[in-house]
Amino acid sequence: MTSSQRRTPLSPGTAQLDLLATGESAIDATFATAYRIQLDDTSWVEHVPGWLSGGQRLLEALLAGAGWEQRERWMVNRMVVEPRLTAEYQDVADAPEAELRTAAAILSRHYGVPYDGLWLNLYRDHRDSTGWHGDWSTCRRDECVVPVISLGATRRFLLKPRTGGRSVTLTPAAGDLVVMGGRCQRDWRHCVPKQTAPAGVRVSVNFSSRLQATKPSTT
Ligand SMILES: O=C(O)CCC(=O)C(=O)O
Ligand SMILES: [Fe+2]
Repeated sequence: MTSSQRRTPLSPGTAQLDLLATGESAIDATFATAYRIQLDDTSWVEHVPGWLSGGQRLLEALLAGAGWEQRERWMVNRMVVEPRLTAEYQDVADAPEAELRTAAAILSRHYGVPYDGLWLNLYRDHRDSTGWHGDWSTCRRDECVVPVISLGATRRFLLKPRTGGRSVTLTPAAGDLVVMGGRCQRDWRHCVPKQTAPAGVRVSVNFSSRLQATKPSTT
């Protein structure tokens, strides 16, 4: 980590946890544990350990009830099967668990972005992954704020500059929130790499906003 990537706590450690009960889980609406890594002058990532506590029931409900699909995509000149499953809800009202709508509302208020959709990734084990990418389809603006909740197994979440260079490693555990902001989707890439160490199932909840997915008008 370079000096420009200091980890800065965002709230005093003495902040009271304001836990909002949502089903059997609870969300820290004060973001008391949040710290920010300034990736460069215009890009940042925040990690909020333990943002959602008691998420085991939510994980199990999503595994059983989300609309999981196996997607394929063109890579150069061949179709490849994505190494994970995905469930997408373009309208958060259709999301299967009320906790996800509560989370969207709390994130919208905190980051000032109306999160109205989400997609879920299911990493069945340590062999599943998401390759290096920027969230282009959901971020058409120069600056976007993209929150991701982790449920289940702890996996590594890496970021590296688009032009190359050293990567920054986060290890979000169950209930942790990772939020990418500023020009992160433009100037940085992120991934969840495969690993050799065995890992159980992980679900990530990625929030989207029609506002961020729309280019600002130039007139
Ligand atoms: O699973 C994660 O933590 C991130 C997934 C991701 O970056 C994506 O689906 O765009
Ligand atoms: Fe992404």
